[in-house]
Amino acid sequence: MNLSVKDISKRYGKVIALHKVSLQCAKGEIVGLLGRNGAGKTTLFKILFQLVEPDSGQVEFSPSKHKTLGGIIEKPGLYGYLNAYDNLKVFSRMQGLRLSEKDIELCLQRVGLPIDRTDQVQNFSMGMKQRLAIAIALLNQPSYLVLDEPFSGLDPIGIKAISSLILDVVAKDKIGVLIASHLVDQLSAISDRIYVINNGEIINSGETQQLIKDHSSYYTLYASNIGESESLKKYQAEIFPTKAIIQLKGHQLVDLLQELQEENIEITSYVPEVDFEKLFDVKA
Ligand SMILES: Nc1ncnc2c1ncn2[C@@H]1O[C@H](COP(=O)(O)OP(=O)(O)OP(=O)(O)O)[C@@H](O)[C@H]1O
Repeated sequence: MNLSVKDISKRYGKVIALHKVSLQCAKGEIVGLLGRNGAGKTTLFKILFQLVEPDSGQVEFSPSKHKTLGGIIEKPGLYGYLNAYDNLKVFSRMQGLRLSEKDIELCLQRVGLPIDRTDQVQNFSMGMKQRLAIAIALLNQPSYLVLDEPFSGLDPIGIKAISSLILDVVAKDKIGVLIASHLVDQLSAISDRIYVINNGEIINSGETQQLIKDHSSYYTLYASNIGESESLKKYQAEIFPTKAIIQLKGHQLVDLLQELQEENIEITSYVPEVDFEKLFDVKA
């Protein structure tokens, strides 16, 4: 089962917001849409929700099913003066759902919100607002969840918590999730695949780890004795006792790992550092 965006284009006057954008998201998959401000992410999401009409192209669900999409666009639209319980009640009624008190409590528990918190949601932290918005987006049991900048305004712990929640929802409900963000580290930590959008065009895409590898020129290598390495001296590297930051071309990594192994330097992890210019370079 797939959500398919096919050749979507949209102009606002002279501004080309989207140009022939195509992407796919399968059920059970997390797909990232990485783009800077103004790249066209929100316009695409508005088109998915039929809030904006594209000039050309189609959105297809296969096989098609009624009410198949849930999500958050721009920022969580909550009633700030109501508590979490009443927000869920109002939004479920709007969708024609009649949920019992127990059902609503389960919705709150599902996203990790306390059921005994009765104050207005305007007092909530950004992370709690995001959780509530995700609970609302899941009310109609969508096949796909669309999240626009779910990490914005969150601290690192909040980002981790929302990421775990999204992973948990995907694992349990086998829904597909499409996440737009400008944060490459956060998006790559959670997405199976990533599309890079720039000035309304998809300029790069691929399986996350491969995309990062292909667009990394620096690697951080960790080993308890890496500072003793002789072979590292041939490379352009900043060497510390337990880590080294090294400029490498893709194929050099395998050679270096081999050389380090021969020196009895046991690498505990290596982390590719994405080269943003390369990732956003259309000619790359
Ligand atoms: N209603 C509109 N009228 C005119 N131009 C618009 C409209 N909506 C968006 N645009 C323009 O279309 C382009 C894409 O905007 P969009 O909001 O989709 O990008 P975005 O990637 O979501 O960025 P951001 O994260 O800043 O919202 C931008 O140049 C924006 O100024």
